[in-house]
Amino acid sequence: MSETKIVTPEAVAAEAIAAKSAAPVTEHQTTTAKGLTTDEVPLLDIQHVAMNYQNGKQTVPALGEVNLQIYPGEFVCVMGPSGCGKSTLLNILAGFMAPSEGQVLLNQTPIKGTDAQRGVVFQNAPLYDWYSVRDNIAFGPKMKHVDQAQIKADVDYYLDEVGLTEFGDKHIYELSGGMKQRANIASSLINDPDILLMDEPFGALDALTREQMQTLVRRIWHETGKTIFFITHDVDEALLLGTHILVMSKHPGRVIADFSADFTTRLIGDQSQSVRYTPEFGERRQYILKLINGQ
Ligand SMILES: Nc1ncnc2c1ncn2[C@@H]1O[C@H](COP(=O)(O)OP(=O)(O)OP(=O)(O)O)[C@@H](O)[C@H]1O
Repeated sequence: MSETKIVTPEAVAAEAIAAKSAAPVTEHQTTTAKGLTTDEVPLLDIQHVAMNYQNGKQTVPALGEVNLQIYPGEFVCVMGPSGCGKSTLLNILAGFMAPSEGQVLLNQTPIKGTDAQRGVVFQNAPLYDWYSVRDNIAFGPKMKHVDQAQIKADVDYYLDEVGLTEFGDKHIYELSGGMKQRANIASSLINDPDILLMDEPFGALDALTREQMQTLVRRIWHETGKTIFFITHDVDEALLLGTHILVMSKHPGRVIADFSADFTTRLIGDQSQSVRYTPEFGERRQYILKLINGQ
């Protein structure tokens, strides 16, 4: 994963497609939210993970062998054809299901089920419609019997963090889709997870709201140094957010490319979003599209 390999996007795409089941193409350097490179121990260590679903008598191979290390502070964006096993991988990382083969270590300890160290954000926010935004965000800490005054202070903090201070007393059903996702992100962040696992979180939002949400998540990532694992079908979104982009093969999914990107750090504080229009961005975009569509 840490070996650097410089090649043209076209050559990489051709090579990766030709060798789908071979080792992934990698030019991965470990870069954190603060732009540091690190030799730290991985936060998540995915070792020989494969997943087969049992559908009656039929075995559905959803995930081929995946080996991957995710380091603290990385923003990992995962792309791949529909049905290649992205959500399956995320569900394994969340602890919702155990892999058929291999194991995942979180801070060097095997994952066994869910816990508050991993926050999950899905496309459809699992919020309680008839509770207020405040009560939804407070739900996790209340379950953990956190002190009332601390909960109030934390809810205020995270309402502000996601730009919902004015809407704290509204019911969830009174919110727009983008606001619901803001509340969803706040209710994950308040548990102070080590990693946020996000499964196409902005897939149902209109383009403008989506862009605002990308800016929000980038800022939160940069400010908090949280590690983020983010599934998307949108190449621009992956490039505009990720410090690392993973591309998976069609199912059973394997990682066929893993490379670093620095557009997201360049975008911090750049309102013009000018990196989008650089030749480098266009080349990366083409490279990923070729990898995905060429399968
Ligand atoms: N519970 C299940 N039982 C049987 N097969 C399943 C189950 N869940 C997923 N699959 C199959 O496993 C494969 C991977 O599914 P998964 O949802 O992980 O892919 P994905 O890459 O997230 O897809 P998409 O991009 O369309 O959301 C698919 O072939 C899917 O049909």
